[in-house]
Amino acid sequence: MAKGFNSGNKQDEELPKPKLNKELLLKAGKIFQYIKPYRVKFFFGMFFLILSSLVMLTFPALLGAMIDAAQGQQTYSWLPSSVKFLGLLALGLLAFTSFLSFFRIRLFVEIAEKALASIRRDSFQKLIALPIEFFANRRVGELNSRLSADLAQIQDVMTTTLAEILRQLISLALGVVLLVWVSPQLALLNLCILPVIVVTAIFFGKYIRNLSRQAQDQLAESNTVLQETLQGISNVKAFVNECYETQRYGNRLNAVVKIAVKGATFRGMFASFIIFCVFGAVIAVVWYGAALVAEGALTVGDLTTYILYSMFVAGSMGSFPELYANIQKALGASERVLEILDEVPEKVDTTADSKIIKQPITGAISFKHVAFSYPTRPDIKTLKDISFEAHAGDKIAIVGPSGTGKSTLASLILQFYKPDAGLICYDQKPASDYSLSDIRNQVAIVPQDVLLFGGTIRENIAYGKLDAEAEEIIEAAKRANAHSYIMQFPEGYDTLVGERGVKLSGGQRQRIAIARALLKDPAILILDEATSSLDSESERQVQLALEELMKNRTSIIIAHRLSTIYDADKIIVVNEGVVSESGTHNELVQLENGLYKHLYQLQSNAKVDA
Ligand SMILES: Nc1ncnc2c1ncn2[C@@H]1O[C@H](COP(=O)(O)OP(=O)(O)OP(=O)(O)O)[C@@H](O)[C@H]1O
Repeated sequence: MAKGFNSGNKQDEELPKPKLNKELLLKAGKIFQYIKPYRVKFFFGMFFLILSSLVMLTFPALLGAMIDAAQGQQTYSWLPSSVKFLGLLALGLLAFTSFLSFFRIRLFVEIAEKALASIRRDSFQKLIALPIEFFANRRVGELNSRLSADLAQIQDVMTTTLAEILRQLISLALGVVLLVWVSPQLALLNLCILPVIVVTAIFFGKYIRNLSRQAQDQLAESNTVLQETLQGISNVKAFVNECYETQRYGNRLNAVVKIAVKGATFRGMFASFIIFCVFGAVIAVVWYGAALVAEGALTVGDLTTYILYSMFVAGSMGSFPELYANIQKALGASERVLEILDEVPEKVDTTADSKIIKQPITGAISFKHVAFSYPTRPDIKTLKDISFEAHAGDKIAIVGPSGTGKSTLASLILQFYKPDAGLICYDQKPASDYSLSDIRNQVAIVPQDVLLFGGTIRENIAYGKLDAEAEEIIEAAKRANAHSYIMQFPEGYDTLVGERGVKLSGGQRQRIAIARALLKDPAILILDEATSSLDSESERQVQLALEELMKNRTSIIIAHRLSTIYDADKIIVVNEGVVSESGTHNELVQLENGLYKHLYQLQSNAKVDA
C-alpha cells in the first residue's frame, strides 16, 4: 500500500524521498512508456532539436569570421571572406533554426499533451477501481493534486525540460570542444573552474531536491484545506468558522512559502555562485585574450568567437541547476503518480460490458456469523457475530443504537469490504461465487445523504441506467413522486443541479435517488434512512416513493424511525456488533427488557410529547 498519501501531519515523515538512483529512473521510465505511441514524432522533434542546436553553434564562428573579414583577414579558407556574404549566411541559418524550433516545440507539446492525457485517463480509471478502503485513508484534495499538480510537473519536463537539457548538453559539450579548437590557452584557463562548479552542484542539488519535494507536499496540503472548506461551505458558514478556515488555509500557505523561500535561497545561492564563476571566467578570458591579441597570437575575430562560445557554455551551465531541479521534481511527481498506477484494484469490471449481469440473483441474502473490523481500525471489532436471513422479496429492517454498525452492514452487502470471518450469501451462494460487478449491479442503495452529480436532473436519474430512454426516466420519476416537482422548474428535467445538488431539498434529492434506484431495478435494495427528519409532507412523499421502490424486491432498511418498519417481515436489532433480537414488530414489542421495545417506547413517548 502506498504510504505517500496519508493525511494528517505525519505526511512529511511518511512521504518517500526521491533519490536520483537507478531504481527511481527506471520507475520514472515507466511514465515515459506513455510517449511510445508517439515515438516517430518524438524522434523528429529530437532531430529538429539537435539540428537547431548544432546550427546555433555555427553563429559565433560566423560572427568572428565577419569581424576578421572586416579587417581584411580570412578566417576559414573554405568560406568567402565577404562581410555581406557572411552576414546573409548567418541570417539564413537563423531563419532555418527558427523554423526548426517551431516544429520542435509544436511536436513536443503535442506529444506531452497526448501522453499526459493517457496518464490522467489511466490514473483516473485505476483510482475509481480501487477498493473503498484506499479512499478511507486519503483526502480527495491530495488525490486531486496527484492528477493535477504532479502531472503538470511531469508535463513541464516532457514539453520543455527534456528538450532544454539536450540542447544545453549539446551546447556545453560542443561548446567546450570549440573553445579548445579556437584557443587552447584560453580554454585551459576556463576549464580550471569546472571542478569547483561540479562539486558545488552536487552539494546544493541534494538540498534543493528535498526542499522542492517538501514544498510540493505542502502545496498539496493547502489545496486539501481549500477543497474541504469549499465542499463544506455551508458548515463553515453555519458555524461562523470563516476566520478559523482562513487561518487554517493561511497556516498551510505560510508553510508553503517558508519552504519555497528556503528552496529559493539555496537555488538563488547556487545560481548566483555559478553565474559568478562563469562570468568571472569570461572577464579573465577577455583580459588574457586581449593580451594574446596584443601579442598577435590571436585575431580579434577569434577572440570574439571564443567569447561568444564561452557565453554559450556559461549559459548552458547556468541553466543546469533549474533544469536539474525540474527533473527532480518530476521524478518525485512520477513516483507518486506511479504509486496510484501500481495500486491493486478491486476485481471490478471496468469495461463497457460491466452492466451486463452474468449471474442473476433473485434476492435472497444471508449473513452467517459475519465479523468485521475496518482495515483502518483493525483493533475495533465493528461487527462481532452477525447472522440473519432474508428470503427473496422480504422487507428486512435493521435497527439499533447509533454507531453499532448498521451502515457497515450495507457496505458489506455491497461488497465494499470483505468480512474478516463468516459468510455473506446471495441466493444461498457465497459472495465469492459472484463477480463484484454482478453483485453491485443487482444491489441498489438509497443513502442517507444523497449526493447529486453536477449536471441535469435527467442525467442524475439516468445514473441508475445509463442507456435509459427519456420515457423510462420520466416513468421512474413519476413512480418516485419526483415528476411533479421536477416539472415545476422552468427547465424541467434539464434543470442543472449543483455539485452537491444545492438547489434541491433533502426530500427532493432523495426522490431523485429513488428514481435512480427504480431505473436500476435491483434484486436487493438497501435504504439507509435519513437521520434528519424531513417535514411531514416531504416525508410522506418520500415514504410513498419508497413503498413503490420496495415492491417486488428484497429490501434492507436501515431504520431510524420505527414507524416506517412496523410491517417489516423481520426486524433485526444490532447492538454492540451482534444481533441481539430478531422478529416481527409484534414479536419484539413483547420482549421484556428488549432493546427494540425500549427504542419503540422512547420514540412513542417522543411523539406524544411532540
Ligand atoms: N470507513 C470507516 N473506517 C473506520 N471506521 C468506521 C468507518 N465507517 C464507520 N466506522 C465506525 O464503525 C462503527 C459503525 O459505524 P456505522 O456507520 O456502521 O454505524 P451506524 O449504526 O450505521 O450508525 P448511525 O445509526 O449513526 O448511522 C462506528 O464506530 C464508526 O465510527
